[in-house]
Amino acid sequence: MSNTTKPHTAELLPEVPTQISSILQGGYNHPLLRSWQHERRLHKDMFIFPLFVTDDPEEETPIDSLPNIKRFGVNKLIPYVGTLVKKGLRAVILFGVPLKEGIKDPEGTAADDPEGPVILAIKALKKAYPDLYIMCDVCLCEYTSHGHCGILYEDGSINNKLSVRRIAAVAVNYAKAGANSVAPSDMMDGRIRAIKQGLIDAGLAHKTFVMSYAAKFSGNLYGPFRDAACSSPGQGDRKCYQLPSGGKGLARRALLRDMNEGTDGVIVKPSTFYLDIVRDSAEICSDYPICCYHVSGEYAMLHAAAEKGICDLKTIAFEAHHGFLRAGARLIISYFTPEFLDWLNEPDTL
Ligand SMILES: NCc1[nH]cc(CCC(=O)O)c1CC(=O)O
Ligand SMILES: [Zn+2]
Ligand SMILES: [Zn+2]
Repeated sequence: MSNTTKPHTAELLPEVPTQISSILQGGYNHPLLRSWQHERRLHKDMFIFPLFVTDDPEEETPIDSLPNIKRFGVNKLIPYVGTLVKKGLRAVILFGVPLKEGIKDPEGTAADDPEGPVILAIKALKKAYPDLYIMCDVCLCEYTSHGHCGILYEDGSINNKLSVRRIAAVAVNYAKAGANSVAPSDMMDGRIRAIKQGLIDAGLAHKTFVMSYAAKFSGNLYGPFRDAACSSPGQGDRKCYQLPSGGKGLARRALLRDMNEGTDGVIVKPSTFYLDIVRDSAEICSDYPICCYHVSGEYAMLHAAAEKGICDLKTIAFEAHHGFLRAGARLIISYFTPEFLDWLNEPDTL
């Protein structure tokens, strides 16, 4: 008899003929309307620009696999960044690239060398551009002789306890030098807690933003970065600490882990192939700023495709970055930042 109590399907439908509700184009036939359809628009203050800083102050070297991106010594970095600050650049993330012979060791001592590229760059940038927000990638792989992101046991596996202690010390030293934010990219369990505690002990916790690379996947998209940073692991790979590409559940757990350890924001990396993870992070970390990292391989692929005539660079870059916002990102670490500082002044192509 349940049939009789159920309303007829027709009674549930709104009284609008389908021909009318199926007409959508009235809603996006004009560029202004198309912009109204964006929940979030790209804005200059969403962009964080990666900078590679070497220990030869006068260096300025293009990176073949990373179009338009150069490695800079600190003296060359300052005027270059100045041109971008004038165009509206708000934030950078620093990567140190020590090239001096014999400077790498098993503990990555060079990472927080007071005379090393990162600490010198933090101080010089702060002085030249006091309003520029300075983030530092915190990792050991650019500084260790074995090229891994932590300190190793003799059998080559990660010694978590020593790694975390060392990574926290580096983060605190960057903050002491004036970094506004530290972004640990090593993916070691426990490093966010250790960094937060280190910042508290140093009296810097109230003015340092901890931006964790919470969901960082291993894969094939970091090649050009490793050329730029000269940081390929000598032996083995990073699969024991970076997430496997199918690891959706692990990513969700890593996001929870880093929130529990006290992070202030989270990064998902890479972006294009991991938009479901960006979406998950927006739900799991709904009260935190979500950042996605459009990594070197993604950037290089778009350039390569545009060069082949497969797509238009500006259009595809907007399309990719709109995707990140749609998925839930609020911030984007992007090698396209200098281009967007120009493009966002131009009339909309929406
Ligand atoms: N831990 C170092 C680090 N931090 C950011 C990237 C990659 C960024 C990019 O490809 O643009 C890497 C490389 C890696 O993990 O091998
Ligand atoms: Zn690393
Ligand atoms: Zn490993």
